[in-house]
Amino acid sequence: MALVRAGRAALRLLGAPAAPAAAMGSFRTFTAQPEPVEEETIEKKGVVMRGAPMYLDMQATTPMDPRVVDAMLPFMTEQYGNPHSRTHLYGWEAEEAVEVARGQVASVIGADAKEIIFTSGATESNNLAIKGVAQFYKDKKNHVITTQTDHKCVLDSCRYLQQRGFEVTYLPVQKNGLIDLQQLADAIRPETSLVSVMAVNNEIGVVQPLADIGALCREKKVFFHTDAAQAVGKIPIDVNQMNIDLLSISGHKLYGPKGIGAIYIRRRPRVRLEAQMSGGGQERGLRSGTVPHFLAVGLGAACDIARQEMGRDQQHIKRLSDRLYNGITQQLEGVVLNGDPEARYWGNVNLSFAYVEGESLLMGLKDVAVSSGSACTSASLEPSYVLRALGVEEDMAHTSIRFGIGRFTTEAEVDRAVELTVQHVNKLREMSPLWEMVQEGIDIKTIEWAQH
Ligand SMILES: Cc1ncc(COP(=O)(O)O)c(C=O)c1O
Ligand code: FES
Repeated sequence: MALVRAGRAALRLLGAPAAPAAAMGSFRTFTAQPEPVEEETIEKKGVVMRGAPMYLDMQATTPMDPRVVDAMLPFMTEQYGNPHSRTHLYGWEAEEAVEVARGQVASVIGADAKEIIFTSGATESNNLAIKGVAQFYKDKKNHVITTQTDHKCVLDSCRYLQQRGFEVTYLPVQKNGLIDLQQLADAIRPETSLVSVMAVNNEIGVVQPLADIGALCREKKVFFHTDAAQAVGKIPIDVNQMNIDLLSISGHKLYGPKGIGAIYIRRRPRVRLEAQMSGGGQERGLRSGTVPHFLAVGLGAACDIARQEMGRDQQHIKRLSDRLYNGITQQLEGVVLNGDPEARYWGNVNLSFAYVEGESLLMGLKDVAVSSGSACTSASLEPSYVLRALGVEEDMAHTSIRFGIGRFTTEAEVDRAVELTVQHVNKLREMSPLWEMVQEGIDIKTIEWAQH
C-alpha cells in the first residue's frame, strides 16, 4: 500500500506543469507546486509511460526491483535517523539497518561485513581503490597496471596518477577482449602496487579471468582490484577464491538505487589506502560523510535478492540472449558478436552490422532503448575505445549496438527488438551502394578509393 501511495505521488509529480519559460529566464525562483491531478490524467500518464520505448539498455542502468523499493521506504518516512547519531533510537535503528545491509553486500561476494565500505557508486569506489592504494604505498611503489578497455573512471584515475609522477601500464587486450595473462605477468614490476582489471566489461560483456589474475597477483605480492560494477549479482564472485583484494560495486547496475555503491577492501592480508574524502571519519575513516542509510538498505536488499536468485536470473537472461542473437543472425548476414563468445555475461549482446551506418540504425531503432556502447560516451560520434582496443575495424566499430537484457526483460520485448532490428538493417542496406556491390560479389577491400 505504501508503495502504491509513493508511486501515485511520483506520477503526480510527473504530471506537474513545467516551470513557465519566463520564470526560468528571469531567475525568479519557481517552487514546484504540483497541481492536483485527476485520476484520469494519471491513467493517461500511465499510458504514455507504457508506450515508452522498450528498455534494452541494462548496462547503462537497471530498473529498481520493487522489493528493493519496499525495503527502502520505511527508512525515508519513519526510520529516518542519522546512522551516526549515538544518542537516540532514531540513530540506533538507522545504524542497525546499515549494518544489516553491509552484511548483505558482503555475502554476495563472499566477504566479511567489516571489509565493506559504502560509497556513492562504482566511480567513487574505483577512484578510492586506485588513487588510495597508489598514494598510500607511493614511497616504495610507483607503478599501477590496468587495461585499455577498463571503464573511463578507472582510466581517468590512472591518468590522474600519471600527472602526479606515477607510472601506469595500460595492458592491451586480445581480439576477444580478454587480457593475455603472460603479458600481465611480464608487466608486473617490483615497484607495482596495484593491478586493476575490470570483471565484466560494460560495453561488450566479456568476463576477464579473475581467478587467474588474482592468483598471479598474490604470487607476485601485488594488490588486485577489480571494477565489478557490471558483475556483482550477475555472475558468481568470491573474493577469497579469486584472491581479489579490492572490488567496486554499483547499486544501480543490480536493480538497486542510484547514488550508492560499495568498495570491498581486504583485511587479511590487509590493504591500506589513503582516504579521498576528508571529514567526520565515517566508514572507518575511509569515506567521510553521512551514510545514506535508505540507499544502503536498497543496495543491501538488491545484493540479497541477486545472491538468492542468481541462478534463475542467469537462466532467464541466457535464454533471452540466445533468442535475440539467433533471431537476428538467422535473418541477417554480416552480423558480428563483439567480444569472446564464451567468456561473457549473457545479458550483454554487442553486435556490429556490416554495411550499415550505426547512427542511422540507432535513430531507426527509436522504439528500442539501446546504445552504441557506454552511456558516458553515447553523446560522442567517435567509435568506442573498447572496440578499437579489440582491433575491430573502424567501419564495424561504428555500427555496434549493445542490447542489454535483464531480470525483467520479456520474451515479447526481445522478439520485437529482433523484428525492428532486422527491418531497419535491411532498409539501410537497401540504400547502401556498398551493400549492393557486396551482393554483386565485388570484394570492396580491393577497391582503391580516391584520396582527398
Ligand atoms: C564497468 C563500470 N564501472 C563503473 C561504472 C560507474 O558506476 P557508477 O554509476 O555507480 O558510478 C559503470 C557504470 O557505467 C560501469 O559500467
Ligand atoms: S554510465 Fe556506464 S559507461 Fe558511463
